[in-house]
Formats: sequence, C-alpha cells, structure tokens
Amino acid sequence: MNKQPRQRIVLKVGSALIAPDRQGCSSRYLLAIAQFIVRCRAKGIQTILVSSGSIAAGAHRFPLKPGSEVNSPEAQVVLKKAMAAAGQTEMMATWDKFFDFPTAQILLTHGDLRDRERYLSIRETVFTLLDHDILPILNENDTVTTDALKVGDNDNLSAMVAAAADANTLVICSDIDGLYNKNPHLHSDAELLPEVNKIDATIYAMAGGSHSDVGTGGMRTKIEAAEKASSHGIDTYIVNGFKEESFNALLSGRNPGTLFRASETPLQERMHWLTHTVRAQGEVIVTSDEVMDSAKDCAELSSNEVLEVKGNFAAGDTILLCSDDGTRLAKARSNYSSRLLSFIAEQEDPELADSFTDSLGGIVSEKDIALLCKTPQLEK
Ligand SMILES: Nc1ncnc2c1ncn2[C@@H]1O[C@H](COP(=O)(O)OP(=O)(O)O)[C@@H](O)[C@H]1O
Ligand SMILES: N[C@@H](CCC(=O)OP(=O)(O)O)C(=O)O
Repeated sequence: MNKQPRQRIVLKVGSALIAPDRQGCSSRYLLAIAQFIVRCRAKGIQTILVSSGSIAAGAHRFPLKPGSEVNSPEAQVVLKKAMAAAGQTEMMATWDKFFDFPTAQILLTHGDLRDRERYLSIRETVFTLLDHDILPILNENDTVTTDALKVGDNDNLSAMVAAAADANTLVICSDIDGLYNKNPHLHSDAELLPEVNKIDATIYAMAGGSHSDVGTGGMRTKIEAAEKASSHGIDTYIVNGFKEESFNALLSGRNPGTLFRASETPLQERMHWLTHTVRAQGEVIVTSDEVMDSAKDCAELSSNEVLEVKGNFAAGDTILLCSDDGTRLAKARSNYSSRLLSFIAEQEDPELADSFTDSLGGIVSEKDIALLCKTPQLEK
C-alpha cells in the first residue's frame, strides 16, 4: 500500500467470508480481517468496511417449511430481502464484538449515491465518523431496494464508497487469490496476474461470474470496481480473504493478490461521480458529424443537431449524448425534460427552437459533462 500521509482504506468483504457455511455469521475468517482493521488503525490508516453477507448470514433463519417451496423468482427476491433484514443485525453484532472502538452502520442504495445531495451527505457522514475514530460499516440496503434503485453488487458499491470517501486504497477480500487469466474453477492451468496497469477489454474477457451460491458478480464486478477506483486515483487489491497471510502481506507492503494501479491522471471528484456513480436516465442522439471532444463542444449543442430523444427523463437527470452510429460521446446533466427537448427538436422553424434555448439555456451545461471517449468501459 502506498505510504502517503493520511492513508484511507476501504476494505470490502465478500459473503463467503461472513457466513461460509450458511449457518449464520462465523468468526472463522472475520477474526483475521478484524485484526487487519485494528492494525491499520494502529498505524494511523483510516479504515472503512464494506461488508457483504447480510443475505448469507440471515439465510439460516428461514428454514424451508415442508411443502412451502419458494419457486418463483419474485418469491425468492422477497425471501432474500427478509434474509438481508435478519442477517444485517447479526452481521453488525458479529463485527462489533471484534472491536474495542465503536462501529456505525450505513445502508444505502444506488438511489442515494446518484442523488448529488444525498451522495454529499453520505460523504460528510463518513468523514465525521472517521474524525471520531468510529469504524463505518456499509452495505447495500437490500431490503428496500428495487432493480431500478440498486447497485446490485458490493464490488461496485465499494468502489463508489472509496471514491466518495477519497480513499487511497481499495482492498477487495474474496474467496480466491486474485484475478487469473481465466476462471481457475474451470481451467486448471489458469495463472494469477500479480499486477494490472491498464483495464481494457482483454482484462474484462478474463473475468467470469461467480461459482458460489452466496457471491454476486464474480470477477467481472471486481474489475468494474477496480476501473472505477483507478480512475479516482485509488489502488485496488483483490486478495484472498480466507488466508491470514494476505493481511500480513498487505501490512508489510507486499502484494498478496492482484494489484490494479491507480490512474496517474485521476478524474476530479464531481466528474468521477458523474462518470462512474450516476446512471443515465435517457439518451439524446445527435448528428454524427458533430465534433464533441470537449465539454465546451457538448455545451454548445443546439436543438437542430438533435435527431432523437430516447427514454423518459426530467430536467436535472443525467443523459447520454450519442451519435447516430451508436458512439457514446458524453454523459451529462440535462437542462430539459425529455418531453420538452423532443418538442423543441421537432420544431421545423430553427428560430422558434432557438428561442427556447435562448431563454432556457443550453441542452446541457459545461460544468456537468463527462466525456466518454476518455473512459470507454464505463456505463453499465
Ligand atoms: N479470471 C478469474 N479469476 C479469478 N476468479 C474468477 C475469474 N473468473 C471468474 N472467477 C470467479 O469469481 C469468484 C469470486 O467472486 P464472487 O464469487 O462474487 O465472490 P465474492 O463473494 O468474494 O464477491 C471466484 O471464486 C471465481 O469463481
Ligand atoms: N448486499 C448483499 C451482498 C451483495 C454482494 O455483492 O455479495 P458478494 O459478491 O458476496 O460481495 C448482502 O449483504 O447479502
């Protein structure tokens, strides 16, 4: 881990480490992880925990009653939400007993992270907890979230948290040593990659899904997380959380798994949030002869260059600007609702269209534009 003053680590712990036997929380692997947190704090490294495992921890409270199989996917979602509610308290109580300092629980959804005010409020809360030596423990609020509102996996969530908390390092503790060149559960000749300097399509092609019944996302979501973290100037390690040696290595400055190096040209906080945390609510297709390689070019976009407005968005929502050949040009906050923008774009008389933009301003404003040509993999 780098040796800058004021180090801040986000540690993400996967479900298999919390409840390895699905018989509630187990201390088997958590003790070594808790010791790592204690030792980091003793070294003056601020630590934030993103803990998966509420569903895995709560599962044992819901034994199947005879004749009451949960068949439909909808019923399984409802059951998992109840498991998360029951397991979350058990998990917090388990973490709490390892520490002689206070812990604090933060449960959030993507709906909280993509709203700028709520995002800033989460950020302030985390900073205040750290200032008071309280360990923040975060998880997705699985019980209340819906498909449209969830992050969906804690790898991406941990990277969003690491960026929001201005961390220097993200450590993803998994059930495997790191990223292999192919899924080692399927290929016996797979080789571990100790370091990745650039995340591109070849790295994504190596990453498969999860093989366990408690993990979510497998290696793919870990690469997405590393990409988000790297572009905020954060080093990301994927390490084996089953092995105590992983933590000893990290503390002595060695790399026990795969290290994804931080970008040397990180995005500034607001741009990172727009690029990697917010999701687009709609698309605006513009004529492909538009050159949009600066925020100024995007801000100068006029309604007669708009070919199509897709999706249903309100003024202030985030949209993708795309050319008609499908290229994603930029992500930006729209100053118009989809209905108003469609109406203006359909006007045959360019003067009438211009009169709207003259009085209401540009389609997007320069300060809220993230150019996508520089970060091609993003946008889930
Ligand atoms: N290229 C790869 N290298 C390592 N693991 C991979 C790879 N592709 C897929 N995987 C799978 O990803 C799993 C880790 O992710 P996951 O099951 O979601 O665990 P966690 O609960 O730690 O998030 C590994 O156990 C492995 O099955
Ligand atoms: N929020 C869920 C965990 C989701 C998740 O990403 O799990 P994992 O792949 O084990 O890190 C829970 O607490 O059960």
